[in-house]
Order: sequence, then C-alpha cells, then structure tokens
Amino acid sequence: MKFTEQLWQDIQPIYDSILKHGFVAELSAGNLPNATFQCYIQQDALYLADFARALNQLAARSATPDDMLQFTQFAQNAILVERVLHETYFALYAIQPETVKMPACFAYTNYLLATTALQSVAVGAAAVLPCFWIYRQVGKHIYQQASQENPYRAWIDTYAGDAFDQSVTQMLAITDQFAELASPSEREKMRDAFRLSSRLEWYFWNDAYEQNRWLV
Ligand SMILES: Cc1ncc(CN)c(N)n1
Repeated sequence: MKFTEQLWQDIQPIYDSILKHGFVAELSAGNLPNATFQCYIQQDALYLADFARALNQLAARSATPDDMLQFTQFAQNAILVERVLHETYFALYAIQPETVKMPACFAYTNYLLATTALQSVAVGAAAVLPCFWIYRQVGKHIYQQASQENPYRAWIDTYAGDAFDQSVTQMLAITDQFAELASPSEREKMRDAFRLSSRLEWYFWNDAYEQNRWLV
C-alpha cells in the first residue's frame, strides 16, 4: 500500500465528518446561506496568503531543484488560480476583505507556517497535503450531486476540475517520494501532521458555518 493510501485510511472518519458537515452538505445542495459562504471566502482569502507562504517555505528548504520548482508552482497556483476564484465571489457578492482570522483560520495558518518552517520538508509536505487532497475529494463529491444552477458552481468546478486534479496528483507523488526516504519515526510525524491538518479542515468549515468569532 502506498504511504498516501495509508494516510487516507487514517483520516477516513474525519473525511466522513467533513462530507456530513452542514457547510459541505448545504454547499452541495446550493442552499448554503450566502452570509455563511461570504464569511468562508473572507477567511479563505486570509488562509490562502499563508498557505502560499507555507509552500514557498517548503520551496526554499527543498533539497533538489525539482522539489523547489514543484513547491514554487504550487504556491503560484494558490495565488493565481484560487485567488481568481475568490475575486470572482468578492466581486459578485461585494464582499469586503476581512483582516481578523477566526480561531480555526488562525490555528490552521499558524500550524502550517510553523510546521513548514521548523519541521522537515517531508513533514511540512504532509501538513499541506490535506489542503490539496481533501478539497479535490470534496470538490468531486459535490460535483456529482450539484445542479448547474448551484450558486457556488465556480467553487465546485475549480476543485473538481482537471487543473486542480493534476496538482493534487503531483502533491501525492512528492509525498510518497518523501515517505520512501523517511525513517519510521519521520513517517509517524508525517502521519500526525496529515491528520492534524485534516482535522483543521473540518474546523475551518465549522467556524464559517457557526460564525465562530473569538469569545474573549
Ligand atoms: C481552508 C482551505 N483548505 C484548502 C484549500 C484548497 N487549497 C482552501 N482554499 N482553503
């Protein structure tokens, strides 16, 4: 079994919870309240900037030019492709940019930045992998069910689309390569990092859904 297949087995219960979550279910049905989606997009814009930074940290710390190029391209795509998606919704719904991260966004971005800066590149790669893989799986899952009139169609099409699919396949390959070279304890850290980021994906959607502001 590939290392990444094992990673997915580990998070299957988390992924099932993500699919069952009200945010994803209502996004899929097209009846997610617009205010909830807007809150998510505002937070996601803050998230994406740090996600791209985390990928650039992995590029800077990569041992080979190929890995460096790969992480640089991922960072570029996060800014160019996903930001275009955000800009579409910012313009469509006249969304104002947000500057304050909600708790999950704060936790997730800081976790990614710290892990990609301070842990090995292999562990950092495992930490960013859910940002690719879970979105592709959720995108494809929703794509099969969503109607053409779904207001969140551009979001669904981006994550279910071929370009995103290709980058996820590349990210999976690079993670499996790192795992092959890693010691057993390093692989354990990779599994922990992958699981933690997967949990934070759930929390990210949950914060937008619950409008979960800081209580104190
Ligand atoms: C929170 C989150 N995670 C992942 C993705 C997809 N890169 C995203 N846009 N936002």
